[in-house]
Amino acid sequence: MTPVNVLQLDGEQIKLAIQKDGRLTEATLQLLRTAGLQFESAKQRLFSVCRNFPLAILYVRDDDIPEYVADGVADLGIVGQNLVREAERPVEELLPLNYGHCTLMVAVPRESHIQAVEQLAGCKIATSYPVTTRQFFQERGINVDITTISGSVELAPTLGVSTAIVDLVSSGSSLKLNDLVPLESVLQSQAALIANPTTFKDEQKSIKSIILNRLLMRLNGVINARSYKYIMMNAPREALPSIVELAAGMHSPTVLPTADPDWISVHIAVAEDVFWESIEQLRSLGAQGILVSPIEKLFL
Ligand SMILES: Nc1ncnc2c1ncn2[C@@H]1O[C@H](COP(=O)(O)OP(=O)(O)OP(=O)(O)O)[C@@H](O)[C@H]1O
Ligand SMILES: O=P(O)(O)OC[C@H]1O[C@H](OP(=O)(O)OP(=O)(O)O)[C@H](O)[C@@H]1O
Ligand SMILES: [Mg+2]
Repeated sequence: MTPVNVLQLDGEQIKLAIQKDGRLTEATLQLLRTAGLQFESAKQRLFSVCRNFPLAILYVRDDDIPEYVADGVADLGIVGQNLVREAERPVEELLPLNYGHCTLMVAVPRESHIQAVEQLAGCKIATSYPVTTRQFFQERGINVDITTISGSVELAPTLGVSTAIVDLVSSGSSLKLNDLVPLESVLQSQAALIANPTTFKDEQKSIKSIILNRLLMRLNGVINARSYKYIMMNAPREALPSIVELAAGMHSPTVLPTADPDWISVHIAVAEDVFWESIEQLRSLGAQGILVSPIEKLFL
């Protein structure tokens, strides 16, 4: 394997564009740092060069990221899938990152009593996502008049600008504050790593591809770790086959003997989204002394 310092000597590095200051910034910096990358903070900077990895980080406005990646100004970007879809630029999504979750949603004033998007035919819709909104209504065969607004979209119905809005929703508190109710989801979104479609395809074994694969391995290690918990327990020996099923997706669990020959100590990794159900099942299988730990990195 080519050591990283040899790659640096070659002077080759990849450029990653991330949001300079916004909802994705902190989580993105944390992801990169947890993946072992060392770099100076974004404040007052246009870019940072990692000290221990051939990567430059460009701090830009998130709306510009799909464009920069498509044009090759940056090789990679981390941005919401909502913006990738809206930009309609040829970029490749490499990895969903499991943060920045939100939904692009059609919403109407509570008192409007509109209950289905079909009732919006002929109406004005305010949004910062005109492309995605147009596609949504076109696919549904509903003719609407789209008004593009860059912010505070939730105010549009109160100001008489539109009958409905299409905007991002996460907790739903902005809708509630503005007396709006959700009608239908247009798009589910989360932050994702995107790539220029040609940078890494020219030569499979190019230095940039090697760097990308190393970065992907690191990011996957962090993302996987966040979605699993490490569980250690003592259990009756006969419960082992059922416990193995709970560890689906991972290789065979570690099984250790205990002082009691009828009991074993078992170590498994369990997916976060079925964590509590798994604990309930383990307890019903007779497991005791169940000890749960976070995982720092996980390479599946
Ligand atoms: N309420 C939310 N909860 C979770 N994620 C969100 C929310 N709003 C937006 N996002 C995600 O975070 C990304 C960045 O949002 P942010 O508000 O920082 O950017 P922006 O609205 O484009 O910036 P600006 O407010 O400067 O125009 C969005 O593109 C979306 O993917
Ligand atoms: O469902 P919620 O948790 O309330 O989040 C939704 C709000 O978050 C986003 O705006 P943001 O706060 O980013 O402000 P912005 O319009 O300046 O981007 C979005 O445009 C909504 O207004
Ligand atoms: Mg915003």
